[in-house]
Amino acid sequence: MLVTGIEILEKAHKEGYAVGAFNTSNLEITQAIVEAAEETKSPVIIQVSEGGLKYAGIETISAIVRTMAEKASVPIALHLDHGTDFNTVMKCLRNGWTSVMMDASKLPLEENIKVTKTVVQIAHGMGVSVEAEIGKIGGTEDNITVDEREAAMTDPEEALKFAKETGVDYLAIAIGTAHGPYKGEPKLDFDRLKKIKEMLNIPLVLHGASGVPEEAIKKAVSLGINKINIDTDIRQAFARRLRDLLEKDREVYDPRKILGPCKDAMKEVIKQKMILFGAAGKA
Ligand SMILES: O=C(CO)COP(=O)(O)O
Ligand SMILES: O=C[C@H](O)COP(=O)(O)O
Ligand SMILES: [Zn+2]
Ligand SMILES: [Zn+2]
Repeated sequence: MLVTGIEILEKAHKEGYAVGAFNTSNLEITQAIVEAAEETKSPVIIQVSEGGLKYAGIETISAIVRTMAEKASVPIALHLDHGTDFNTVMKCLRNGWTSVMMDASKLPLEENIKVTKTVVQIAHGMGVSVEAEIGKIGGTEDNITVDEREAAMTDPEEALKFAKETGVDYLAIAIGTAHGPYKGEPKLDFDRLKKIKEMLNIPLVLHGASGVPEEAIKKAVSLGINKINIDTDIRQAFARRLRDLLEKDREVYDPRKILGPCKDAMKEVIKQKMILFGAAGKA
């Protein structure tokens, strides 16, 4: 069933587990996510980035995800990931999305508050939930120093002011993770996470969670992370299976015989994440 983001995350916040938010941009990734959720009885968030929207087309990807979500036996939210453009957020609302992220984290705090507050007012009027970001979650390829990474982390006082003034439903925080494949092992600032959760008491979001060791994920969930974003791990599972399959079978040419096994490889990774995050059996 298609539900709002807050319906899924309020329960996770109260019961102390995290729901996977997986990026899609086509049919097979969406199938992998929905099948994984049904097989593990997990609630799930299916999200599309601005790049994903450009690749698939908003009407097409909306129709694929909405149709599959409505038919599914588990709660599914359709979410815009890192909406940096106000008009894109509005387009998602018009296309029946049930959750949107307004990511104005690159702007100064007051401007981030202003635009997020406007999105919250409009989205809530339409029964849609909102995520925002405070602090800056970069990429592993950003090549920033330890000091710069530290400066980009979410300040708990600023996060509290932000949450109070915007009325945002769930908040993405920067505690040391980064988007893309890690070169070394990420170091998470758990004290910062604990403090933010105690002060805000709302669902919190961890971005850049691919490649983060299982123990660190478990600890982050125990300290109050309720939505965990995964994209890179799924992309890598897809590409690994595809390379392997084409190398082993030089004759295969039917896209279904190629993409079907790739979908299954993605599904396995997604199922493992759902179990690790504590979402399995919560649907
Ligand atoms: O945060 C993400 C999407 O918003 C995905 O992060 P990864 O690149 O670690 O999968
Ligand atoms: O946040 C980053 C997500 O992995 C989306 O990445 P993308 O912009 O390449 O679609
Ligand atoms: Zn961001
Ligand atoms: Zn992200």
